[in-house]
Amino acid sequence: MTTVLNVEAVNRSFGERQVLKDVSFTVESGRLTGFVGANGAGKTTTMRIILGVLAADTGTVTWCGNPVTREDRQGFGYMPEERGLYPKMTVTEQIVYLGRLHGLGTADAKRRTATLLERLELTERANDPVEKLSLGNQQRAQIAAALVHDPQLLVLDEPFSGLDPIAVETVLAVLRERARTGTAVLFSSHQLELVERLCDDLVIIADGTIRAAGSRTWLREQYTLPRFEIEVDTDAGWLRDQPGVTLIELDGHRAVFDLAAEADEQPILRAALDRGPVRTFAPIRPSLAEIFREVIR
Ligand SMILES: Nc1ncnc2c1ncn2[C@@H]1O[C@H](COP(=O)(O)OP(=O)(O)OP(=O)(O)O)[C@@H](O)[C@H]1O
Repeated sequence: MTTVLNVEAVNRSFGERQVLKDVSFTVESGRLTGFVGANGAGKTTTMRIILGVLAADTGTVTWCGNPVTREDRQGFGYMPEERGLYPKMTVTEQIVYLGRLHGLGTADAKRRTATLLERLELTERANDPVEKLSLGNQQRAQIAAALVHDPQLLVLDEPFSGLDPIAVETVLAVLRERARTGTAVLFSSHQLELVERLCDDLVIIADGTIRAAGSRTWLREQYTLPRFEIEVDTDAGWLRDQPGVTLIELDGHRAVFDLAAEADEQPILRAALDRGPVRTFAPIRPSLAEIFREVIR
């Protein structure tokens, strides 16, 4: 795992409005990095700056330690928010053409296109004009277009939006395969459950400011609430009187409670055992959605 992309102190305004404020984060090779934020948070603007489609007012983007060059960008794959395939071209023609723009020879581009279409389950549509494809299939074609030249960095703006659940699984698998072979993948998504399943690393942005960034495991540890679930054979109402306990939910035998930072959970477990059998006693790990809500508050 090596840091390949480094976004450092990037600022960008449109007119009077500053939409990126000191945005800094890194993307590692061989890892899937989810870029998460509400509508208008600044994800697309950041991605455009990484790809050089838009300039930063101040700040830098480096690739392997040096400012990103045109040649580096030839080796990047980008799926923009506005899905710009040529409607009249067939799927194969379009992807081969884009592969050639990224420096592939025709035969190589054709071979790679056929393999990718097969992998993305689009072979049956290979000779159809793009405009004849369903939106979900156009989306798969866009993903193929971003992948055809085997990019070292893949930047995908909402790659899962508009895909049915089966297509989501196919695309997830393809992205995982790419990461396994060393590609650095940065993708934005609103679908937090998907991000949670897919990502190794996360970058959370709100109002143009990075609120949290790091590995999914690290973030979960950082934001683990001192929250526990308990299930006993008798009524769990006694928990109310335990020092440091705030009851969140009480449903007869089952309860969810928060523990004050200085309190220890073991005395609570002992108190429970004194009253009878304990069926469950475990910390509750926050979901990404919960972390997200807490971080952007
Ligand atoms: N070309 C532009 N001119 C003026 N304002 C812009 C321009 N591009 C983006 N913005 C504004 O910058 C802010 C950030 O937009 P951006 O598209 O980066 O957000 P986003 O996180 O990608 O949101 P979404 O998930 O809705 O795509 C928004 O308020 C948007 O209106």
